[in-house]
Amino acid sequence: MRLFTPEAMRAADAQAVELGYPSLLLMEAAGRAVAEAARAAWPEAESYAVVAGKGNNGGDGLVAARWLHLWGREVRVYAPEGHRGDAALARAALAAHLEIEPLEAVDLREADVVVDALFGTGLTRPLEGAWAELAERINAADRPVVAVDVPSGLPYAPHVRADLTVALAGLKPDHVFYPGRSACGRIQLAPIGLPPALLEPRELPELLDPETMRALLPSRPGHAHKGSVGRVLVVGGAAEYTGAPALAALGAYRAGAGLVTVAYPSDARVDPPLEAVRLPVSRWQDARLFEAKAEALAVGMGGGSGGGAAARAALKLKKPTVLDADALYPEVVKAYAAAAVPTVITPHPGEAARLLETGVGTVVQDPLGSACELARRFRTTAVLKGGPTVLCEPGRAAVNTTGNPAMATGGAGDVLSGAIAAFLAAGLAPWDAARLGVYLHGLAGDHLGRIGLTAHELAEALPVVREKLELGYLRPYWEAGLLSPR
Ligand SMILES: NC(=O)C1=CN([C@@H]2O[C@H](COP(=O)(O)OP(=O)(O)OC[C@H]3O[C@@H](n4cnc5c(N)ncnc54)[C@H](OP(=O)(O)O)[C@@H]3O)[C@@H](O)[C@H]2O)[C@@H](O)CC1
Ligand SMILES: Nc1ncnc2c1ncn2[C@@H]1O[C@H](COP(=O)(O)OP(=O)(O)O)[C@@H](O)[C@H]1O
Ligand SMILES: [K+]
Repeated sequence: MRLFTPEAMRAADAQAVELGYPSLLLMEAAGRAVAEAARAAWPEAESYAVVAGKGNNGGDGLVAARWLHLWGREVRVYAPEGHRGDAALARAALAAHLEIEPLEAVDLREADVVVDALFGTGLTRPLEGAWAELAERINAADRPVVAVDVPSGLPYAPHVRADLTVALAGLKPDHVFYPGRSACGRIQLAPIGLPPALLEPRELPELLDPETMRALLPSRPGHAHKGSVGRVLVVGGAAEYTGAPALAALGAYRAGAGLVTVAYPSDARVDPPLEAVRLPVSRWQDARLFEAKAEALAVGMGGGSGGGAAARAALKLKKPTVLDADALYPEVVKAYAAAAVPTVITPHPGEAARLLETGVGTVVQDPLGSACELARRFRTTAVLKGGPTVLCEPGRAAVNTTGNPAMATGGAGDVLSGAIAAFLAAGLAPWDAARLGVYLHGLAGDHLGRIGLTAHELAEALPVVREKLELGYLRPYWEAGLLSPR
């Protein structure tokens, strides 16, 4: 599954038409899918108000209105004059059944369900005047709302707040990023007949889904032993951050590492899990660090002001490395790139801003762009954490589809670094280790799902969700009908 920009969706449409697929069939499938989704979501609803705009989103609404009417529902349709192309045909087909009222006549008082078909992916600027008022009225009516493709007005304010959004053909940024996703309510993807080959353009970001992630899980053969399934060296810790390396170690073990060693300054009271090998060092150049048995490293968690020195020492091992927190300085990450050590960097927006020498606001405004700039500038696999986490390495990008705001809790990122390191140690390439780690970590958050969860619990939940993934019990949110966290 890919994340479509409006332009990419239009391009897919156009390609289908070029291949001979009549665009009117797409609109018919779209409108009918909306009507079916609404009927399934509110089976008791008898009366509908369809509020349609002047473009193809409105056209989809007009098709939906026709089907709801044919299924015996009472339907009032409000739309402006002047539809063109397919939307004009949809209008003519509907007009054979029903009177279409002007938008000035909108009355939502008698509607059991409102269909929002004002604007879709063709919106180019914030709603104003009468259009803004219409969106506000739909929200104020306090009726269940089904949005056609996207709630109208997004990504700007004002916008419609829907209970159900029927995403047409593919998922778009407003179905994935906030605040759009909160305004969507439940999201249901409707395949509307576009040829599947047009729905997987490799240049678009991948949306992480259970099927793809399941295929990445490292296998555990019967003759496995703790030295064969991936050993991780965690390098971090400082006087004021004693928990971070311990949480990374726990994340690594819970993601399946066979053996975890934790190297930390001997004057810091780091307390690794019982199962970890302890490696207190009086200076980072301690020879024992370079002899540690590990196939991958997690470096920088809780390193404080010594994080850079720790990372420079760890670089000498020349093993695939996750760089986090206090290792995330431009000179340090560049040194890893120069040494051609495979790396995954896991900044939160603050750390990403530091690396890119820009403001946090700039990073948050364009997470995908920022992650890709990190990947490009530092020749690395970049994991930009947040809601949602996005990933990029030169030539490809991905957006995570698991996780929730309850995960905004101290230490959650340390657990993630440990988990990614475990997958690197198990032999996965940085891109695969990063995607799988991020996906499972978010799944653990969703499994716990409640505000007040702790980083420790996140790590503990990893084996449970891994097993669910392995057994094929999971479906992506756009198929499972899950409500977005608001
Ligand atoms: N493969 C698919 O996904 C398929 C998608 N389909 C559907 O097509 C939808 C996209 O349709 P679309 O391109 O016609 O755009 P849509 O959102 O209806 O609005 C465009 C109109 O709004 C106007 N306008 C823009 N901003 C404005 C503003 N702030 N305030 C006021 N006006 C504004 C703009 O005119 P402008 O004023 O900018 O010249 C134009 O007139 C898509 O979401 C899906 O529902 C299916 O039918 C088939 C397959
Ligand atoms: N709103 C959210 N939605 C989804 N995931 C979130 C959200 N907030 C935080 N997270 C996740 O929680 C983790 C927080 O990591 P980080 O900021 O590094 O915390 P810490 O430094 O305390 O470990 C990241 O994996 C991030 O993706
Ligand atoms: K809409």
